[in-house]
Amino acid sequence: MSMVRVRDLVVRYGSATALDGVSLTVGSGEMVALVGPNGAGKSTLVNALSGVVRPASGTVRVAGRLAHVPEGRRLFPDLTVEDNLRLGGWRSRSRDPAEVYELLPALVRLRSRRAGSLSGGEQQMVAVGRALMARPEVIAVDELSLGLAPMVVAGLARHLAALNAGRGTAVLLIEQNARLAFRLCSRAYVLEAGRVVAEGPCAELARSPRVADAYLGGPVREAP
Ligand SMILES: Nc1ncnc2c1ncn2[C@@H]1O[C@H](COP(=O)(O)OP(=O)(O)OP(=O)(O)O)[C@@H](O)[C@H]1O
Repeated sequence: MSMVRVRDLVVRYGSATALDGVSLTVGSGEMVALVGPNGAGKSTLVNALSGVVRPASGTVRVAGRLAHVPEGRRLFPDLTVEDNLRLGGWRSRSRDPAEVYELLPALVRLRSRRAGSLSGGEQQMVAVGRALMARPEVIAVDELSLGLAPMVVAGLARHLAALNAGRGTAVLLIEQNARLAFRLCSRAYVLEAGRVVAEGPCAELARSPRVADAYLGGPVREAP
């Protein structure tokens, strides 16, 4: 069953076409990557999923709750971690962060800290936690790795994978870092200038010379 189904989606900003006939699915419990360069239309697609932008044509269907971890995290810097989490639950009226602390135990010791005083990686974890407060069936994560050290990203990636495996939350990972995205996800879409130019299982995409050259820094050697 598809949790997200996008068909022939066209989104325009004035006379500029940001998405030009994009189709994509995320299955129940699946982890899917969306990669592409700056300006390809990745954020526009997520904004269409969460209803922030209106399609010119095509359809967007999301089964269940979708939570979005926005690029840049967008926390309230002067509020505590716990208050930031609670704000994530306002829609679903689930204001008790206990379950999020169970999923992301590292947040427990940060709960009284001002969000603005946290490191980038800690803030990203709060942003993921805040999205989880809505108890989503699908979580769209916009640029998980942006501005973070590889080790920090690896920790966050493990949390996402555990969330996906343990709870069956479907994940759409929007990433410029295709190496990370391909490692974490089973399937991926490559978006360029508003169109899907490649899609399929990550292992297959990584073998495509065009994708490897553009996104993986050259051909990927198979493990012996
Ligand atoms: N509000 C807007 N008004 C006009 N054009 C916009 C607007 N938002 C985005 N665009 C344009 O739409 C295209 C797609 O932008 P989008 O932000 O979706 O790309 P992206 O793949 O998320 O890029 P990045 O990786 O840099 O965040 C770009 O050409 C961008 O300049």
